[in-house]
Amino acid sequence: MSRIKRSHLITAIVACLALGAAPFLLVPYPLALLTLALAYGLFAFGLDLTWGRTGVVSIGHAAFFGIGAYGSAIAIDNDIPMLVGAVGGVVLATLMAWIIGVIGLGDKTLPSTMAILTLALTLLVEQVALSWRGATGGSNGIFVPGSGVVIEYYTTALIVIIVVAVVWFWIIRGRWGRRFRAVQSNEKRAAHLGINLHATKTFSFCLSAAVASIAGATAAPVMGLVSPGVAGIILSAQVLVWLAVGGRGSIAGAFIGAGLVSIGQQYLGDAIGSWYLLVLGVVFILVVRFAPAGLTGAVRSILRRPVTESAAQGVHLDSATIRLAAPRNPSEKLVATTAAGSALEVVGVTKSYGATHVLRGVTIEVPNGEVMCLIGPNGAGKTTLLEIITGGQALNDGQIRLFDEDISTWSIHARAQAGLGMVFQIPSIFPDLTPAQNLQLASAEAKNPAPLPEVYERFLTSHSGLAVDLPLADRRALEMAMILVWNPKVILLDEPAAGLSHEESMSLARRLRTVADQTGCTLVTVEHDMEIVRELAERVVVLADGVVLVDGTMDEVSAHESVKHAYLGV
Ligand SMILES: Nc1ncnc2c1ncn2[C@@H]1O[C@H](COP(=O)(O)OP(=O)(O)OP(=O)(O)O)[C@@H](O)[C@H]1O
Repeated sequence: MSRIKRSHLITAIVACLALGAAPFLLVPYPLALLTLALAYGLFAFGLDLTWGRTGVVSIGHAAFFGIGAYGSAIAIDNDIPMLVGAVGGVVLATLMAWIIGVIGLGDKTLPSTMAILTLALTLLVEQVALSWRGATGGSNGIFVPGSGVVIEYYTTALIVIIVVAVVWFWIIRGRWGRRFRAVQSNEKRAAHLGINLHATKTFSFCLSAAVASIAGATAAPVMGLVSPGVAGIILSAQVLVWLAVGGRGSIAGAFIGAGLVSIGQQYLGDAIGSWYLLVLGVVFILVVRFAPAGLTGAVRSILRRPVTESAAQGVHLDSATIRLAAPRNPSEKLVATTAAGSALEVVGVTKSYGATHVLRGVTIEVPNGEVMCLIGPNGAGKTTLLEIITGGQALNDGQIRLFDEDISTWSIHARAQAGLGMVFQIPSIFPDLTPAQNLQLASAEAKNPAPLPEVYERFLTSHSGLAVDLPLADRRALEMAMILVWNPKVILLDEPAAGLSHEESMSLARRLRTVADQTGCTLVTVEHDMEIVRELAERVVVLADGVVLVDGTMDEVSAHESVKHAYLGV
């Protein structure tokens, strides 16, 4: 059994023993507090599913908790089985989360939109709870006459948590878990591997709302009274503090944070009244300043656990199972990708930033299987053009065609799924994963994973150390390896030799040449180093001042008078 599994198993056994012994060791009041802390822990874990896993901050998450709590309370108040009310609350909360996610998590939506929408939701639900007196009891709330037997509430809370945990482990061991991990680590790379950011974040937000409402439904009988505050802004702020204190991205962090702070604030509230909110605020500021990864993150870094144990953060990334095609005979070319015709066409593309006209009617056709270099002086618009091709920037006019299909309005992930790979000037990898895990994520998202060229095979067995700690040349090589196993038809490279020594650059150029020869992939490379261009390019396009100046072989281009003047500085 690996160390990661052993340590998780030991933690789980210790937690189960402690929780199993609690009813025998505690008198009813502390046991009720512990039950409430477990429900709050589940609530914080729900928030973690969106904030900790895909980076979506919800500042009104108590709305979902409140909907679950009111679901249970209204059902009991009307002699309907509590389970029916709880399920109704969970369905309603999930539906609302889906609507908010669809509106607020679009690729072109600002991150602040989600903050505003979730804030509005918590205010709205609290207001509805206040005003709809017939159902909610208004400001008095609803008294929830449960059995009064604390041990029953405690057992129910434990069973609910175990069921949620089992479902969660089942989800994260599959493709959604991998996608959450990819988005959490590097959104840009995730999108360029064809992962739909909107769908992934919306799914995590819906899961998060469902778990928060389950927590609310579980907490209702323990709280005894469900009033508008359970859906309000104060509880929404508190759960953010619990999770920040406990640490995001781990189940333990959510429960420890919620347990410590909620039980602490209960005793503190008895002692100093509502001043406890001030103490909570100070704790939050101190944690954000001195332990941004929360208590669990701090403990992990003190213990200095090997990165292979902590890097996956519970997501099943078993690099031993990297999906690769069988090694290809080096002399064999992919017939499918070397068919005649255009791989990529840029047709009359214009782009302006305000009064700055960056691209002014650029037209370039790249035949299938060609290696083309795009050169030009600084500020010519080369990077902008690559971003427009991949969907990172919108064009003002013109068209981008990939294998005869107009992709001008497609999102980044749709273009990636159509076969467009991108290598960035600053390597875009999953920094907090090992190199082998980087490859695992890339190959898992591939429609047809490709064999990895021999020069990159060392990464397959690179299980220790994080990708972020690799030297620049290795990070570039790793990014290229990820792109190659993912198997695009067209690869765009933005200054792939930037920051490399002369020898590293020349070796990179030879490697790219081999890759092009072996895979039949179309390569479009922005490059400044003329030696690399000469080694690599079958064709050179010179861009200057937003227009194509010359288009031809390296010899034709370097003989051109305007190129000598505009670019070679002659
Ligand atoms: N987001 C932006 N907002 C405003 N202007 C921009 C933006 N991005 C690029 N530009 C401008 O567009 C022009 C072209 O930039 P771009 O990075 O595409 O040039 P480049 O040919 O890649 O240059 P280099 O070789 O230096 O990387 C520059 O004048 C730049 O300042």
